[in-house]
Amino acid sequence: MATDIIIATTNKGKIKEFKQLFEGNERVIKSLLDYPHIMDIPEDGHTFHENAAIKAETLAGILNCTVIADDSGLEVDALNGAPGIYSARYAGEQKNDAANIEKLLKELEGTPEEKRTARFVCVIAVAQPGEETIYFKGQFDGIITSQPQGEKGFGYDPIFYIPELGQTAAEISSNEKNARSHRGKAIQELLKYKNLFNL
Ligand SMILES: O=P(O)(O)OP(=O)(O)OP(=O)(O)OC[C@H]1O[C@@H](n2cnc3c(O)ncnc32)[C@H](O)[C@@H]1O
Ligand SMILES: [Mg+2]
Repeated sequence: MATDIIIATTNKGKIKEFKQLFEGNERVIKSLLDYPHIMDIPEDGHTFHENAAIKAETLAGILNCTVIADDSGLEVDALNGAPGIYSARYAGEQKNDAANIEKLLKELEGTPEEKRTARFVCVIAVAQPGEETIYFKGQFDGIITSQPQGEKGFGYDPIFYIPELGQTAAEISSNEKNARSHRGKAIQELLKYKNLFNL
């Protein structure tokens, strides 16, 4: 019987996307929400790679099996790459998407459209007990709008405009997002090399 795929995340938006990205794989996707007794894993690294490794390696150590983690965020050029690795907690520890968006739009007030370029970054770490952690990365380019548009997705999606589609990431379907997103690209890479690890 195929084993489960375990992802060290509590983010419901990510979990939904991972379930779709692994569809057809006939594997059960489990997350930290299925292990409520495991406490929050502190993300005190300085890069996406470090934080992804901390999450994946901590849970792999506890469960003694292969674990995937995603550390991701939004880099805005006019803010020198902020909020970056601090994207989830940009407006405070409560990790509130609406408050994060409001803070970002305020920081960008008066910044013209041509200077509102940004990208989502996703680093996926695959940790296996007793093995070196392996990484996969994906990027997604866009422009920060001046107000939220759309109800789909999560996080900063309502203010992330995709020029070639003429819509924000919160207006397109999850299939359209997965086909071009930072997370979708990182998972496509992972699937190419999945024979390398016990997944
Ligand atoms: O650490 P886990 O438990 O996985 O959940 P998290 O939400 O804290 O995840 P991160 O530490 O990786 O922070 C990522 C943040 O970046 C933003 N983000 C990442 N991917 C996104 C996406 O596809 N769409 C919109 N926002 C995204 C969003 O605010 C996330 O909370
Ligand atoms: Mg986090």
